[in-house]
Amino acid sequence: MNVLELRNVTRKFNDFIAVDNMSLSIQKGEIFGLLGANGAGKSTTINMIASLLQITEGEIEILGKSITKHRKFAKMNVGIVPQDIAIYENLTASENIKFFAGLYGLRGSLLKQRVEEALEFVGLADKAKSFPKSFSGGMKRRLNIACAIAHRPKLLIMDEPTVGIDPQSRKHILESVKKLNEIGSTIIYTSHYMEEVEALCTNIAIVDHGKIIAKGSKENLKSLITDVKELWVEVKDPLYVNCESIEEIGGVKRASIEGNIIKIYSDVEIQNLNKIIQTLLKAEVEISSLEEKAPNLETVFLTLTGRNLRD
Ligand SMILES: Nc1ncnc2c1ncn2[C@@H]1O[C@H](COP(=O)(O)OP(=O)(O)OP(=O)(O)O)[C@@H](O)[C@H]1O
Repeated sequence: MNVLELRNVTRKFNDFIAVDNMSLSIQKGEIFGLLGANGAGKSTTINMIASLLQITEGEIEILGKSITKHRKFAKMNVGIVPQDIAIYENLTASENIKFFAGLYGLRGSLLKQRVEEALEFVGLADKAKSFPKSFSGGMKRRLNIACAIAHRPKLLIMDEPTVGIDPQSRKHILESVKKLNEIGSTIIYTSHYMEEVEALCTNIAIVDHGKIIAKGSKENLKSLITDVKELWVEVKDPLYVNCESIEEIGGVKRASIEGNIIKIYSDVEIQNLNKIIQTLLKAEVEISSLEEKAPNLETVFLTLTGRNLRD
């Protein structure tokens, strides 16, 4: 049985369609990545799955049961780590977890035990009695995760859980996601960080304008774009680079600059390397190195949506 099933789900805000007739199945044991640019519809989708937002049309099932007909069952089996940290500053770490786990019906000694386990799990056991105001951003995130997992949901949704945190907390969170998955949680993970999705997720859906435009394993997705090659040109002084003039070269689909590197996406069939080099040299751009990259998820995303994830 699938842990999650979306059937033709649509969400409108007045006339605006944020999620457009989306269908999706997620099986037990997956870490499922939702990848999309700002405004693609990821949070709206996730919030409907977590029963925080009403569905306009269509149906969502958790473990085979409709979330609108079995509200309590859906709530008990889903945990969400929201994009914006949601914890109470005037409650201690342990009281915060107790409050959220209590909402799911946990009581007494079981509640106490689960609170301790959740604190231990996120590496905050020694901060049980501390108030979040003394916490770093990363520690608050970890507490937020503890609040979402104490009731042991079968499906855990994490909405960009590593945004704006220190590297140590980020590493801790990524390891926690893997560990939670190993001990039986199915996970939906959204992120702007392609490397995270590539490293963590078993399956990935690319969302654009409220629709899933591609889904599958990393390998499946990469095999979709056999017609594009990616060239990285490292230059000494990127100020002199004019991407528009590179885009005018035959076969070039897109050129952009990140730091000292010009990333050029181009038709595999067309030999244009000489022209690219000539164009740069003519503009007196000094080239430090050239490298053709194997297709990665970023290339897939860009090719399918025509935009960068962080546009
Ligand atoms: N309450 C709302 N009222 C009106 N429009 C909304 C509302 N919530 C979201 N939207 C719109 O729906 C679209 C999808 O938003 P959503 O937050 O789901 O995107 P997202 O993929 O999660 O983006 P981000 O990565 O920025 O969180 C956006 O255009 C957004 O402006």
